Amino acid sequence: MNPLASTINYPIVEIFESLQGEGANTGMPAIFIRFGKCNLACPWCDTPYNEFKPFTFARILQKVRAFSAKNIIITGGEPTIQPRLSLLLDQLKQDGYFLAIETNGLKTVPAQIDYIAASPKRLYREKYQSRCIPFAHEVRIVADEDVLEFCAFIEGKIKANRYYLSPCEIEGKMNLHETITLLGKLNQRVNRPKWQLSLQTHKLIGIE
Ligand SMILES: Nc1nc2[nH]cc(C(=O)O)c2c(=O)[nH]1
Ligand code: SF4
Ligand SMILES: [Mg+2]
Repeated sequence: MNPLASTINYPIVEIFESLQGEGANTGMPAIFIRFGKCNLACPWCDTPYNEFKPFTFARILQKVRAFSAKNIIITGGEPTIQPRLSLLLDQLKQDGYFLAIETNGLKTVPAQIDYIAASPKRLYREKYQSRCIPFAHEVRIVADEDVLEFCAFIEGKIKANRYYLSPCEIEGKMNLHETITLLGKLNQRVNRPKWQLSLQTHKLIGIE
Protein backbone atom coordinates (compact mmCIF):
# COMPACT_ATOMS: atom_id res chain seq x y z
CA MET A 1 0.00 0.00 0.00
CA ASN A 2 1.22 3.54 -0.77
CA PRO A 3 2.64 5.06 2.48
CA LEU A 4 0.60 8.23 1.88
CA ALA A 5 -2.58 6.19 2.01
CA SER A 6 -2.83 5.91 5.77
CA THR A 7 -3.05 9.72 6.04
CA ILE A 8 -5.99 10.18 3.69
CA ASN A 9 -9.71 10.44 4.35
CA TYR A 10 -12.17 10.43 1.48
CA PRO A 11 -15.72 11.84 1.71
CA ILE A 12 -17.96 8.82 1.13
CA VAL A 13 -21.77 8.79 0.86
CA GLU A 14 -22.08 5.00 0.54
CA ILE A 15 -20.40 1.82 -0.68
CA PHE A 16 -22.74 -0.95 -1.82
CA GLU A 17 -23.00 -3.86 -4.22
CA SER A 18 -25.78 -3.89 -6.80
CA LEU A 19 -26.37 -4.20 -10.55
CA GLN A 20 -25.46 -1.39 -12.92
CA GLY A 21 -28.89 0.10 -13.57
CA GLU A 22 -28.15 2.32 -16.55
CA GLY A 23 -26.55 2.41 -19.98
CA ALA A 24 -24.67 -0.23 -21.97
CA ASN A 25 -23.65 -2.29 -18.93
CA THR A 26 -27.14 -2.54 -17.44
CA GLY A 27 -27.42 -5.63 -15.27
CA MET A 28 -23.71 -6.06 -14.64
CA PRO A 29 -22.89 -6.80 -10.98
CA ALA A 30 -20.86 -3.95 -9.53
CA ILE A 31 -19.57 -2.40 -6.33
CA PHE A 32 -20.53 1.27 -6.16
CA ILE A 33 -18.25 3.72 -4.37
CA ARG A 34 -20.23 6.95 -4.04
CA PHE A 35 -18.08 10.00 -3.27
CA GLY A 36 -19.50 13.12 -1.68
CA LYS A 37 -19.35 16.64 -3.20
CA CYS A 38 -20.14 17.88 -6.70
CA ASN A 39 -19.04 20.76 -8.93
CA LEU A 40 -22.62 21.17 -10.25
CA ALA A 41 -26.00 21.53 -8.54
CA CYS A 42 -28.68 20.10 -10.84
CA PRO A 43 -32.19 20.93 -9.55
CA TRP A 44 -33.41 17.36 -10.19
CA CYS A 45 -30.35 15.60 -8.72
CA ASP A 46 -31.38 12.29 -7.08
CA THR A 47 -28.25 11.82 -4.95
CA PRO A 48 -27.53 13.22 -1.45
CA TYR A 49 -23.96 14.07 -2.41
CA ASN A 50 -23.42 16.31 0.60
CA GLU A 51 -24.34 13.60 3.10
CA PHE A 52 -20.91 12.05 3.32
CA LYS A 53 -18.68 10.75 6.08
CA PRO A 54 -14.88 10.56 6.14
CA PHE A 55 -13.63 7.08 5.25
CA THR A 56 -10.01 6.08 5.54
CA PHE A 57 -8.28 4.43 2.60
CA ALA A 58 -8.15 1.17 4.59
CA ARG A 59 -11.86 1.27 5.45
CA ILE A 60 -12.81 1.73 1.80
CA LEU A 61 -10.65 -1.23 0.77
CA GLN A 62 -12.05 -3.38 3.56
CA LYS A 63 -15.67 -2.64 2.51
CA VAL A 64 -14.93 -3.19 -1.18
CA ARG A 65 -13.07 -6.46 -0.62
CA ALA A 66 -15.98 -7.88 1.39
CA PHE A 67 -18.18 -7.83 -1.75
CA SER A 68 -17.92 -10.35 -4.56
CA ALA A 69 -18.16 -8.26 -7.76
CA LYS A 70 -14.93 -7.57 -9.64
CA ASN A 71 -16.29 -4.47 -11.30
CA ILE A 72 -16.26 -1.14 -9.45
CA ILE A 73 -18.34 1.91 -10.36
CA ILE A 74 -16.80 5.12 -9.06
CA THR A 75 -19.65 7.60 -8.74
CA GLY A 76 -20.91 10.56 -6.74
CA GLY A 77 -21.52 13.43 -6.57
CA GLU A 78 -18.71 14.09 -8.96
CA PRO A 79 -15.77 11.74 -8.36
CA THR A 80 -13.27 13.55 -10.61
CA ILE A 81 -13.08 16.50 -8.21
CA GLN A 82 -11.65 14.26 -5.44
CA PRO A 83 -8.07 15.11 -4.59
CA ARG A 84 -5.89 11.99 -4.53
CA LEU A 85 -8.50 9.80 -6.19
CA SER A 86 -5.65 8.27 -8.21
CA LEU A 87 -4.02 6.84 -5.11
CA LEU A 88 -7.13 4.80 -4.34
CA LEU A 89 -7.58 3.79 -7.99
CA ASP A 90 -3.98 2.55 -8.14
CA GLN A 91 -4.69 0.20 -5.25
CA LEU A 92 -8.01 -1.01 -6.71
CA LYS A 93 -6.31 -1.69 -10.06
CA GLN A 94 -3.58 -3.58 -8.26
CA ASP A 95 -6.32 -5.66 -6.62
CA GLY A 96 -7.50 -6.56 -10.14
CA TYR A 97 -10.79 -4.65 -10.30
CA PHE A 98 -12.30 -3.33 -13.54
CA LEU A 99 -12.84 0.37 -12.91
CA ALA A 100 -15.80 2.28 -14.36
CA ILE A 101 -16.69 5.89 -13.60
CA GLU A 102 -19.88 7.94 -13.69
CA THR A 103 -18.90 11.55 -14.34
CA ASN A 104 -20.54 14.75 -15.51
CA GLY A 105 -17.67 15.02 -18.02
CA LEU A 106 -16.26 18.40 -17.03
CA LYS A 107 -12.98 17.26 -15.53
CA THR A 108 -10.21 14.91 -16.69
CA VAL A 109 -10.80 11.25 -15.87
CA PRO A 110 -7.89 9.44 -14.14
CA ALA A 111 -5.91 7.11 -16.42
CA GLN A 112 -6.67 4.02 -14.28
CA ILE A 113 -10.34 4.14 -15.33
CA ASP A 114 -11.30 1.41 -17.82
CA TYR A 115 -14.80 2.62 -18.72
CA ILE A 116 -16.17 6.16 -18.81
CA ALA A 117 -19.89 6.94 -18.62
CA ALA A 118 -20.34 10.70 -18.97
CA SER A 119 -23.57 12.54 -18.21
CA PRO A 120 -23.20 16.16 -19.33
CA LYS A 121 -25.85 18.54 -18.01
CA ARG A 122 -27.80 20.87 -20.29
CA LEU A 123 -28.22 23.50 -17.59
CA TYR A 124 -24.45 24.02 -17.52
CA ARG A 125 -23.89 24.21 -21.27
CA GLU A 126 -21.51 27.17 -21.02
CA LYS A 127 -19.14 25.13 -18.80
CA TYR A 128 -18.99 22.37 -21.45
CA GLN A 129 -18.40 25.05 -24.06
CA SER A 130 -15.16 26.06 -22.36
CA ARG A 131 -13.85 22.64 -21.29
CA CYS A 132 -14.90 18.99 -21.11
CA ILE A 133 -13.54 15.50 -21.65
CA PRO A 134 -13.03 14.63 -25.36
CA PHE A 135 -14.06 10.96 -25.14
CA ALA A 136 -16.35 8.64 -23.19
CA HIS A 137 -17.33 5.03 -23.78
CA GLU A 138 -20.92 6.16 -23.35
CA VAL A 139 -22.66 9.51 -23.04
CA ARG A 140 -25.99 9.76 -21.23
CA ILE A 141 -28.03 12.94 -21.32
CA VAL A 142 -31.02 13.49 -19.07
CA ALA A 143 -33.98 14.77 -21.07
CA ASP A 144 -34.93 17.70 -18.86
CA GLU A 145 -36.91 19.87 -21.32
CA ASP A 146 -35.86 20.18 -24.96
CA VAL A 147 -32.32 18.78 -25.11
CA LEU A 148 -32.01 18.36 -28.90
CA GLU A 149 -29.63 21.26 -29.41
CA PHE A 150 -27.60 20.23 -26.36
CA CYS A 151 -27.32 16.64 -27.67
CA ALA A 152 -26.00 17.90 -31.01
CA PHE A 153 -23.56 20.19 -29.19
CA ILE A 154 -22.27 17.31 -27.04
CA GLU A 155 -21.84 15.00 -30.05
CA GLY A 156 -19.31 17.58 -31.25
CA LYS A 157 -17.59 17.85 -27.89
CA ILE A 158 -17.50 14.29 -26.51
CA LYS A 159 -16.87 11.43 -28.93
CA ALA A 160 -18.53 8.28 -27.62
CA ASN A 161 -19.19 4.70 -28.67
CA ARG A 162 -22.83 5.08 -27.60
CA TYR A 163 -25.17 7.97 -26.91
CA TYR A 164 -28.15 7.64 -24.59
CA LEU A 165 -31.10 9.77 -23.62
CA SER A 166 -32.59 9.18 -20.17
CA PRO A 167 -35.92 10.37 -18.82
CA CYS A 168 -35.87 12.98 -16.08
CA GLU A 169 -37.49 11.99 -12.82
CA ILE A 170 -39.24 14.89 -11.11
CA GLU A 171 -41.33 14.21 -7.99
CA GLY A 172 -41.34 10.49 -8.72
CA LYS A 173 -42.65 10.96 -12.25
CA MET A 174 -40.59 10.16 -15.36
CA ASN A 175 -41.13 12.06 -18.63
CA LEU A 176 -40.88 8.92 -20.76
CA HIS A 177 -43.25 10.13 -23.48
CA GLU A 178 -41.23 13.31 -24.05
CA THR A 179 -38.00 11.33 -23.93
CA ILE A 180 -38.93 8.87 -26.66
CA THR A 181 -40.34 11.70 -28.76
CA LEU A 182 -36.97 13.46 -28.52
CA LEU A 183 -35.18 10.19 -29.36
CA GLY A 184 -37.25 9.92 -32.52
CA LYS A 185 -36.25 13.43 -33.51
CA LEU A 186 -32.55 12.83 -32.81
CA ASN A 187 -32.58 9.65 -34.87
CA GLN A 188 -34.33 11.30 -37.83
CA ARG A 189 -31.24 13.39 -38.52
CA VAL A 190 -29.03 12.09 -41.31
CA ASN A 191 -25.36 11.21 -40.81
CA ARG A 192 -25.55 11.74 -37.06
CA PRO A 193 -24.87 9.25 -34.26
CA LYS A 194 -27.83 7.10 -33.23
CA TRP A 195 -29.24 7.69 -29.76
CA GLN A 196 -30.72 4.97 -27.54
CA LEU A 197 -32.96 4.95 -24.49
CA SER A 198 -31.37 4.44 -21.07
CA LEU A 199 -33.67 3.89 -18.11
CA GLN A 200 -32.72 3.92 -14.43
CA THR A 201 -33.77 0.28 -14.28
CA HIS A 202 -32.61 -0.09 -10.65
CA LYS A 203 -35.40 2.32 -9.67
CA LEU A 204 -37.97 0.37 -11.71
CA ILE A 205 -37.15 -2.88 -9.89
CA GLY A 206 -36.52 -1.31 -6.50
CA ILE A 207 -32.85 -2.11 -5.95
CA GLU A 208 -30.14 0.27 -4.78
N1 LIG B 1 -28.06 0.36 -9.58
C1 LIG B 1 -27.55 1.57 -9.77
N2 LIG B 1 -26.95 1.83 -10.96
C2 LIG B 1 -26.40 3.06 -11.11
N3 LIG B 1 -25.72 3.52 -12.19
C3 LIG B 1 -25.28 4.76 -11.92
C4 LIG B 1 -25.69 5.10 -10.63
C5 LIG B 1 -25.28 6.38 -9.98
O1 LIG B 1 -25.94 6.83 -9.05
O2 LIG B 1 -24.26 6.95 -10.40
C6 LIG B 1 -26.42 4.04 -10.11
C7 LIG B 1 -27.10 3.75 -8.87
O3 LIG B 1 -27.22 4.57 -7.95
N4 LIG B 1 -27.61 2.50 -8.77
S1 SF4 C 1 -23.79 16.47 -11.72
FE1 SF4 C 1 -24.82 14.60 -10.99
S2 SF4 C 1 -24.36 14.50 -8.76
FE2 SF4 C 1 -23.84 16.59 -9.45
S3 SF4 C 1 -25.70 17.79 -8.99
FE3 SF4 C 1 -25.85 17.11 -11.15
S4 SF4 C 1 -27.01 15.18 -11.06
FE4 SF4 C 1 -26.29 15.62 -8.94
MG1 LIG D 1 -28.02 6.97 -8.84
